[in-house]
Amino acid sequence: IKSCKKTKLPPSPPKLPLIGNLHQLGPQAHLALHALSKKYGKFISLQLGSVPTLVVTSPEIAMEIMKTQDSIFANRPSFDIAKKILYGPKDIGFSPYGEHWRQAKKICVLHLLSSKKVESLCEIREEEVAHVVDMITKMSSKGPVNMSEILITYTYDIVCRVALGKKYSGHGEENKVWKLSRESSALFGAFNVIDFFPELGWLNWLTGKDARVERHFQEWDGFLNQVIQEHQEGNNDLLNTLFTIQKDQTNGFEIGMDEIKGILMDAFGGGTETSFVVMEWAMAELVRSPEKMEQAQKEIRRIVAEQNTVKVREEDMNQMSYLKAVIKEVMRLHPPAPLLMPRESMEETTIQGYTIPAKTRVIINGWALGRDPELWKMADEFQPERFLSGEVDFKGHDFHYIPFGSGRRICPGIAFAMSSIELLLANLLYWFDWKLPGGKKPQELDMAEAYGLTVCMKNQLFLHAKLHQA
Ligand code: HEM
Repeated sequence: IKSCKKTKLPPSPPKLPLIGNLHQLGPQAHLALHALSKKYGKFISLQLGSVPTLVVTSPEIAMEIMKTQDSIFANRPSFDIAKKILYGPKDIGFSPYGEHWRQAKKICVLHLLSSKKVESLCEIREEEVAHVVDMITKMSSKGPVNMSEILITYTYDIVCRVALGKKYSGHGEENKVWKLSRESSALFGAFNVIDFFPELGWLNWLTGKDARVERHFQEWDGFLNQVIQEHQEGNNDLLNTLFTIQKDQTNGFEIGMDEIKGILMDAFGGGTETSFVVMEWAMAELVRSPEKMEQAQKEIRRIVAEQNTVKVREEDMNQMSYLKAVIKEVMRLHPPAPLLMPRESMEETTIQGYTIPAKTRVIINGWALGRDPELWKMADEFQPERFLSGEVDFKGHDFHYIPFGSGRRICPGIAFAMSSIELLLANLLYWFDWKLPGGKKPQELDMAEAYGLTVCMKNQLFLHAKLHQA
């Protein structure tokens, strides 16, 4: 008797010979994939060069991949650039599922990202927030303030202090770590022929891409070597913890220099642009909706006044439910990583009757989930109120809202990110009143998205800040 198991893949748009569906992606892949899903369904299969790929825009299938069959889809695809820049890769995010990934993630969670550790970093956050408030106060008398530059510098300063024990910043463009990270993002975001056509890898040599990647790797490595050399032993930072673990032979995890550098790179790659993006879009959305801005400000100013202080304290954050709803709504409309990070199946499996071969890449379109009118009322509108009830959270259990992913590969940095985002936004809204420069009306703000793995605003955000008189 013939088996009636379907062996075909989910529906697919028409393909071209050799390149398959690659030409249908474009520079803003989340938008292109959303358009394809609208036409062909919420679970589709694409052929990207030689790579079989699934695209998921349905909460049920996302749950199947990140929960029910999480152990099968816990791998990451191998990317040429990750191999070259991330020491193998020896980081966490791009590492294949296995012992190195497990141990490295455990170390990071325990020594950098646990709630207790994050709480203990409160002083660093407060100092950096005070520095930002001070800077804006000074700059605002001279004209509109470049908020994008201030916010990105803030995230890098915090991560550098926590990871390396000191800031490596000049402001904006002069910020060394930011400069390096920007080139990394550009290289990670660019189309790399070898990932889709392994037999055409020589093209990277011919076009000079290999040389550009090698140069960039040498720059990062040189910087990390310098940082490691300058590092003061005994500091309470991630680098010190990693050295201590390296010396301690008892935990069974051999951690060499490559592992240490890989983990540091993840702190920069995972912990900076993502948080920056949330704060940038939050300020933009609030300036566009003055009544919502006012509501957030009223809540913060009331809570601070009740405490009889003139300081937004971290311990008061839990009462700021409207601000928390604003941040959640911002991540629904502008998930910093719109396509999360890709997964890969480790063995053949079945989903909804379709057979999914081993080594199939899976892209979950978090951006499209957040904008789906079947899942959200007034899906394209900024309505923080929808999150006020607290029913929907981003911890990876509500599969229509997964800005941090879910399952074994979920982002370990949620508490770290939230604490620095909340404290800074609360202070910006407490200390200043905001509007667009040049008499522009709120609705005139250009909300276009830049291209990239993390999606910030296309144009930097300039705002007028006026110190609030209580
Ligand atoms: C708003 C801020 C952030 C967002 C939206 C975000 C988002 C994400 C997403 C979508 C993933 C992939 C999850 C999956 O595959 O299911 C991820 C993974 C990761 N993130 Fe974050 N992230 C943020 C902040 C941070 C911070 C602050 C750190 C560390 C300092 C961090 C470190 C990582 C690491 C190491 C991974 C890889 C986890 C793994 O592969 O097991 N992230 N993040």
